[in-house]
Amino acid sequence: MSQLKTMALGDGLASNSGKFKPEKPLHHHHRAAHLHRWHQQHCVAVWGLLAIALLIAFFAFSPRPSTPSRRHLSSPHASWGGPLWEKRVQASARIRPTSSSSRRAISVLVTGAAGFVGSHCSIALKRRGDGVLGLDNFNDYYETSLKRSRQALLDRAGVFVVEGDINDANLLRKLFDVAPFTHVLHLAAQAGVRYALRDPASYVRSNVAGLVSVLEASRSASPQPAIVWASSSSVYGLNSKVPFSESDRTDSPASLYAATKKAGEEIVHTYNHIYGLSITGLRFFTVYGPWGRPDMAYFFFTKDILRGKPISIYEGPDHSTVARDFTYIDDIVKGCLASLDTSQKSTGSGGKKRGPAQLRIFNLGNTSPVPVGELVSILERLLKVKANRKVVKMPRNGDVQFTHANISLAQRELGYHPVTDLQTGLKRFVKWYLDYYSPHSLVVKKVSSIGGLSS
Ligand SMILES: O=C(O)[C@H]1O[C@H](OP(=O)(O)OP(=O)(O)OC[C@H]2O[C@@H](n3ccc(=O)[nH]c3=O)[C@H](O)[C@@H]2O)[C@H](O)[C@@H](O)[C@H]1O
Repeated sequence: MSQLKTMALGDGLASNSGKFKPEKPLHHHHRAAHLHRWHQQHCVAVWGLLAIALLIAFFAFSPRPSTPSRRHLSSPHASWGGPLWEKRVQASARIRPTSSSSRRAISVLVTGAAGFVGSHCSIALKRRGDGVLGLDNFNDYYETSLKRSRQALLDRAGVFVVEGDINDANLLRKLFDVAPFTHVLHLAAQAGVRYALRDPASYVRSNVAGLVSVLEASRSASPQPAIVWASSSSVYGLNSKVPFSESDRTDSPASLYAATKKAGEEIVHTYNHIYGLSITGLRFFTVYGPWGRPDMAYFFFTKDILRGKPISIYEGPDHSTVARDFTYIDDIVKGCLASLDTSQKSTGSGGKKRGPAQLRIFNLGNTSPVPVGELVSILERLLKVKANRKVVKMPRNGDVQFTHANISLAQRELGYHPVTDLQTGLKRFVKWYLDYYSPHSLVVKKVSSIGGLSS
C-alpha cells in the first residue's frame, strides 16, 4: 500500500516538473517592489492568522465558568446555575423538621432520580422528611416522556431534579458547595444487559467514568457524604451455586453491563480504602413494578401481549427453564432506605482519610425465583389476553439462565424483608400500565396519581 502511494507521488512530481512553465521574467526594480509589497501583505496575513489561532486555542482550552452554565448533554434542556437555581437546590435538599421521629433525618443527593428506582426512592425519602435533591440527564435510552412524568411527580412531592450529567465534575462540585449532603444515593447508570451489544461505550461512560466522577466529588466534599449505590445481581454471572451469596466469587460476568458493575465494586473499594468514604453497594435482582423500565421483559411483554405481537420466551439447554428472582419496587425502596439509615459516616476530610470507613455489599432480591414462562402466565391472567408465545433458545446476548438471592445478610444488617410476591406486584404494575397508557388517561391524571409510586 505504502509502496503504491510512494510510486504515485513520485510519478506526480516527475510529470509536474516536466509540465512546469516559468512566468515571464519581470523588470528587476519592478520585481523588487512587487516582492516588498507581497512580503508586507503576507506578513499581515500570517500575523492575522496567528492571532486567530491563538484566540481559538484560548477559548477551546481555557476553563469554563461553572455558573451560570448550559451543557449540551443528552438533553437540550440541561442547564444549571444562578441564584434562583441555588435556592431551589437548597430548598429541595433541606431536611424538614419533624418532632415525631426518633430517626435523624438526612439530606440525600439522588442520581438517576427520574429513573425507575430513583424516582420511587426520592419520593419515599421526601415523604418521611428527608432532604432530597435529584440529578438526572434524561437520556433517551428509553422513552423520555416516562422520565418527564416521573419528574412531574417528584416536583409535586417537593423534589427538584437538576438536569445534568454525573460526568460533569463542575456541576457535582457546585451541588456539594450549595448543599451539604449527608448521603448520596447513586442510581444513575446505563442499565440493561442486552443493550450492551449495541452501545458498549455508554456502559463505560455511565457505570465506570460516571461512578468515578461521583466518587471524586464525594471524597472532596466537606463533609464527605456516605454513599449507597446500585450494583447488580448480574455480577454473579455464570455462577451455578444457588442461592447467590455476597461472599461468592463474581469473576465470570456474562455481559458488559455485569462487567461494569463488577468494576464499580472494585472501584468503590479503592475510594473507601484511600479516602475513607463510607460505601454500601446493593445488588438489585430484576426490579419491577409501576413506573418501571420499558426495556425490561415484564414491561415489553405486557405491551406486546396487548398488541397481539409474538413474544420470545428464552429457554436454556435441553429445554430447561430460565428464571429470575423478580423483586418488587417497594421492597427495593425499603432496602435502599435501610441502607442509607444504617450507613456510618465517612471518615475523610480535606480529601484525606482519617480512619477506617464502612464498606458493605448486600443482595436485595425476593429470594423466590420464578420461570419466565410463569411470569407470562401471570400477565395473561391479569391482562385477560392470551400471549403469542415463541419459545426460543436463549441467545448469547448477555443473559444468564437464573438468579436467586440469598438475603440473610440484608435481613440481619438492614432488617430487609421483602413481602411482595410476583402475582401481587404484577397486579399493581398492570393496573398502573393500563392507566398510564390508556388513550383516555390525561397527563394530569397520570401525574396526580402519586399513590402508584412507592405507596
Ligand atoms: O438483576 C439485575 O441486575 C438486572 O435485572 C434486569 O435484567 P434481567 O434480569 O435480564 O431482566 P429482563 O431484561 O427484564 O429479563 C427478565 C427475564 O426475561 C428473559 N427474557 C428477556 C427478553 C426476552 O425477549 N425474552 C426473555 O425470555 C430474560 O432471559 C430474563 O430471564 C435489568 O434489566 C438489568 O438492568 C439488571 O438490573
